[in-house]
Amino acid sequence: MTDLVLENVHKNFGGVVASNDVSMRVPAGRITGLIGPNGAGKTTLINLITGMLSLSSGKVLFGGHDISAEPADRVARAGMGRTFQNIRLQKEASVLANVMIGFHRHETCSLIAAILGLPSSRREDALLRQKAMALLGRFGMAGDADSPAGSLAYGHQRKVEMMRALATDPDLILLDEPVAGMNDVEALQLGRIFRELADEGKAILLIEHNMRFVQELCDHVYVLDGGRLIAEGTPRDVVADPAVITAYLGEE
Ligand SMILES: Nc1ncnc2c1ncn2[C@@H]1O[C@H](COP(=O)(O)OP(=O)(O)OP(=O)(O)O)[C@@H](O)[C@H]1O
Repeated sequence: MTDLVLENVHKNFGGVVASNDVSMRVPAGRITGLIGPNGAGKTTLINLITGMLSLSSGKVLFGGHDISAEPADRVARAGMGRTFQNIRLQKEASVLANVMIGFHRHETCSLIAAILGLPSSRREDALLRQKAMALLGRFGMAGDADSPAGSLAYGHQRKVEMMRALATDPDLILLDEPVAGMNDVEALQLGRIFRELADEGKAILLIEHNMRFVQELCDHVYVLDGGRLIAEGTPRDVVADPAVITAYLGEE
């Protein structure tokens, strides 16, 4: 089982402490929520976990291995997929092509074979295409395979990002506001997919402002404020926690 463990993770940007001694556990097979008011340090924490930012101090352990000093590409190859708060798609390329970009990590044929159009490359391409179509089916988007990604509604573009992150079959998936801009029906459909993924053994870390979604879906929730963890527990426990209520009231 590939659990993610943070031990006293600390990050400062000059005088700003964006992550203050944060320890948490994101177990395989579970959906873990990370919430907190604007500027609480949620995205910074994801960037520290995925190697996009370097830690000031502390440790990130993934599957028991210390990945604190690994660069982002190696962390991704170790089995982490992520989506971004701001969608990052190849807007002119088709939905299918965007999802296939995600398979890059598992490609075995050489670039030369691909350029020359050798049979090994063509076979691999057909297999990846098949796998990408299976993902599109899972997300109810098979009919959009050939549409340019940029032509889709915002909620659908978010789904394409998720499929691309899942294409590598990661053990851990980090989702930065996955249901932002989606209606309740779409959010419910995604929630079901996230639960299936957790049941398959993946660890899921979900950053989300939609509290109803967090309450319905998460097994365990951590709450950040000012870079510091102020609460953790079941969704029901954290929303009733006075420190959490005060932090969110301060935001209004
Ligand atoms: N590269 C950076 N340089 C300096 N300060 C930064 C940098 N990145 C983040 N910060 C600061 O760190 C703090 C945490 O920011 P972060 O974006 O992680 O919060 P967040 O919880 O993701 O917020 P939001 O919900 O608005 O996305 C903020 O005070 C922010 O201004």
